[in-house]
Parts: sequence; structure tokens; C-alpha cells
Amino acid sequence: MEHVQIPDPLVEHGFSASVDHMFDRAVQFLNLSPGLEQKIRVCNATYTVRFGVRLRGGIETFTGYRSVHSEHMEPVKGGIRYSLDVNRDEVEALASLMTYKCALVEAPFGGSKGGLCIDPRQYSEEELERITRRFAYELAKRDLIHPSQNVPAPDMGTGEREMAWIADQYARMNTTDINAQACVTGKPVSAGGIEGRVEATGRGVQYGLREFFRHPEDVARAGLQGSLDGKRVIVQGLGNVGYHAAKFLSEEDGAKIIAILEHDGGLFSESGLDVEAVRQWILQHGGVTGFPDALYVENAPVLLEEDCEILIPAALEGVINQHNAARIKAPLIIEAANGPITFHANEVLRAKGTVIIPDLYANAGGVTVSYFEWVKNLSHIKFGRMQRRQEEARHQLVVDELERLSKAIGTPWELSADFKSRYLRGADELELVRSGLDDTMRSAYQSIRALWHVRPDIGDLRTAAYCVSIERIADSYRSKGL
Ligand SMILES: NC(=O)c1ccc[n+]([C@@H]2O[C@H](COP(=O)([O-])OP(=O)(O)OC[C@H]3O[C@@H](n4cnc5c(N)ncnc54)[C@H](O)[C@@H]3O)[C@@H](O)[C@H]2O)c1
Repeated sequence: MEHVQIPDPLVEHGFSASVDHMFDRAVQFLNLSPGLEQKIRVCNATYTVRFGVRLRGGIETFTGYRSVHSEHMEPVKGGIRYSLDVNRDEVEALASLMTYKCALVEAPFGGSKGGLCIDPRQYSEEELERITRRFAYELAKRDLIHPSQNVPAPDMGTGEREMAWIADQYARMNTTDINAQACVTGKPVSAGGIEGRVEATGRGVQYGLREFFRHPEDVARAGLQGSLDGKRVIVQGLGNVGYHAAKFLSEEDGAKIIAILEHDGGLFSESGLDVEAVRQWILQHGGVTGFPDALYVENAPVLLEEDCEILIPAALEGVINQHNAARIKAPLIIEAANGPITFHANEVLRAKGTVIIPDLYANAGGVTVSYFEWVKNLSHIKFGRMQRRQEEARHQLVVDELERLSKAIGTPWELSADFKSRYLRGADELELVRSGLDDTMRSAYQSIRALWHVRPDIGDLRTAAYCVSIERIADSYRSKGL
């Protein structure tokens, strides 16, 4: 029994509209008052800023945004994107996805997102630093960058470098704020970041897929069987998220990356691509063109329609849409990017029985590890130091007891030095981050699949994920008030 009005394809243009339609489908299954539904759905505020920077003997004016979707928990959290396509609708859609994503993985944040209309490839590092610092200044003076109010992170076109500039800019403006480092996450480890943040979103995609493949009934719903080993995978976008996901899946799970789509074309190899070699080629040449060990396809988007078991869009939104959805052959799609499938395409794929692991779950690894980084910054203690001490103390007790028992039974023996050193060593920061991420991805998937199986009328993992998330946000409003 579904009451969702399928919008006219000719009027479904916006990214926000797509996210809202997905929200609307989910709330039908929840018992919320219309007022509360509306409160959760709408974007609270979007700030637009235009600022000038002296560059190359003249003045250049830039437009940037920071949108806050929901403050049911603070700080609000979400990346900053650098791209010429950035616009108000896009940041609002991305901010709402952040709200739902944080609730799903129980990261205690509201949702936000920012963007700057810029093609970063057109500027030198020095110019980018000046532009970034000025943008950060504009946002920070309105508390849109702030450790307890609004904490950005990397997104398309930005990374550790930009986050370090933002953190430094904020610290200079707030010299007495002892928590200044927590104003942004995704910083380099040497500047208050955390091990494992750079890989986190791609790592989360891998952990999410592993969890999916641990459930044969779920795998069967996609018409597949077995494990990730040998599965043919197509990846769109070999940036931060796509590269790490493709690398880990091929190196650690035996998946075969048969196609990579980039901004300047695509690569195809039935026997599998060497992800590291392609990445190095892109870093040196700015794109995939000319890569020697694969078939080059100029019209890359057609590769989305190739035969494979798993499709991983990890670049832009709206790439699977009303024009190509019917031709997508992959039985399983994991949305590493935000919003890669429009609402219409989602309808077509649902009807075909394609299983979609949705963005709000699939790429939540980034915000999960950002949360660890934020906590590390606020606690002013190396992440895991307390756990490590406790772990070492517990392990020492076991070793002592084993040695005491061996003497007591009169057959003295000694633990090898190798065993002792490995056993006594507490987990390091990277291990703790990875295990925390794995745990988060596993438990979030359990909560979604439980609903997917118990309520067949819900129909798909995306709707189930929205239901879990919206219900948690509603609970927060119910307990705390508006
Ligand atoms: N970085 C994170 O931690 C993070 C977290 C959650 C979600 N995401 C989402 O993941 C997606 C990718 O983000 P990222 O951080 O990897 O960005 P990125 O800038 O590191 O990489 C994006 C890649 O996509 C490629 N690309 C651009 N246009 C393309 C096109 N038309 N066709 C194919 N490839 C194209 C770029 O060349 C680049 O290699 C975005 O949707 C982002 O919102 C990122």
C-alpha cells in the first residue's frame, strides 16, 4: 500500500526534490504528526556569501554557501565541496542527507553542508590557501565554523590540506578557544587529525559491502550468491572515496575492478584493472586518458551500463537518472557518492529488483571517523590512549596468571617473547579507528535490514534506512522539544 505520488519526469530536476521524495516515501510508514514530518524535512537555513580575493593583479569574486538542515543535535556536521557546479539546491540536499546519515550511524550531530563555486584545478596552491582562508573567515565569523556549532569536513574537491587551512584560520580568529582544533575534521594527523580519516569513506564502503555479503538472503535478493571474491565491479570517480573503496575491495576481498569512469573518459578491462596504477596515472596526468593497460572509452557514462555484479558511483549526484536507469545492468549498486541515483531512476531500478545500498548508509564512514576525530580533539588526549592502557593492563594479568599456573602445576614453561610482545601491545589508533568504523557499519546495516525483512511493504533498503533515521530524529525532538 503506497501513496507516493511519482512526480512528473519533466519537473523532477532538483537534487533536493529527489531527497525529499525519498523522505516522503519513508514517512508514510511512520506514525509522525504532519507538523513534525515537515519540521524534520525542511532545511533550516542557508547562508550565501560573496567575497573578493586579490589574485593575479586583479580582484576575483567567489560565491560560497553553508547550509544547516537540522539542529536537533549540535554541532551540525558536513563537508565543504569545491566545484563549479556548487549551488544552493545542491548544498541543501547534501545537508539534509547529512542529517539522515548522522542519525543512522548514531553520530551525535545535526546536518550541514557547504560549497564554494570554484574549479580548484585553475588555481595554484598559494592562491587556493588565500581563497580558503577567506571563505573560512566569512563562515567562522557567523559561527558556521565552530567546534560546538558547525564542524565542516572534506568533500569533493577538498581534502586534508584545505581542512588544515580552515583549522588554522579559525584558531587565529579565536586564540583563547582551547577547543579550536575541533572546529573542523579531516585534518592531517600532524595538525590534529586522526589516523584512518583519509581512507574512512572508502573503507566504510568496503565494510558495508562485507556486511551485506555476510547475509546470503540479502545477497540472493540481488540475484547474486557467494562472497565478494571474484565479483566484477565498476567504479565511477577514482577520487578519495572511489579510490579507497576500489583499492580495498580489489586488494583485500578479491573483487575485480573491470571499469573505472573519470571526468575525461573511462577505462575497461575484462581481466581487471590495477587500481593503484590507474590512481598514480591520474595523479601524474590529471585524468585516465593515455593509460596504457586498458581499453579507453571516451564516452565514459556508457560504462555505467556495462554488465557487472556491483556498481559503485563515487563521484557526482544524478548520474543514474531517467535517461539511463532502464539500461543499468548491475543487480547491486552501492552509493558511495551522495545522491548518484535520482528519485525517478530509483523507481525504475526498484521495479527491476535492483538492490541499492543507499548513500546515507554507504558513505557514512567519513562522518563516523570524523566523529572520532572531533572527540579526540575535544578530549585533548591521543585517541585510544586510555583504552590502550586498560588493554595492556588486562593482557599483563593474563600473562602473569598463565606463568603462575605453569609453575603451580610443576611443569614450568615460558611464553615466547614474540607472543608476549604481540599480545601485550595495545591496539594503535588506526586499529581502533578501523574497528570502531567496522562496528558502526555493521550495526547500522543490521538496523536497516531488520526493517527491510520485517516490513516487506517498505520494499527497499533506502526506504528502510530513511525510516530508521527519521524515527531517531523524531525521538530526539520528542524528548528534547523543538
Ligand atoms: N570525502 C569524503 O569523506 C566523503 C564522505 C561522504 C561522501 N562523499 C561523497 O563522495 C563523492 C566523491 O567525493 P570525494 O571526496 O571522493 O571527491 P574527490 O574530489 O576526491 O573525487 C571525485 C572524483 O570524481 C571524478 N569526477 C569528476 N567528474 C566526473 C565525471 N563526470 N565522471 C566521472 N568521474 C568524475 C574526479 O575527477 C575525482 O577523481 C561525493 O558525492 C561526496 O559528496 C565524500
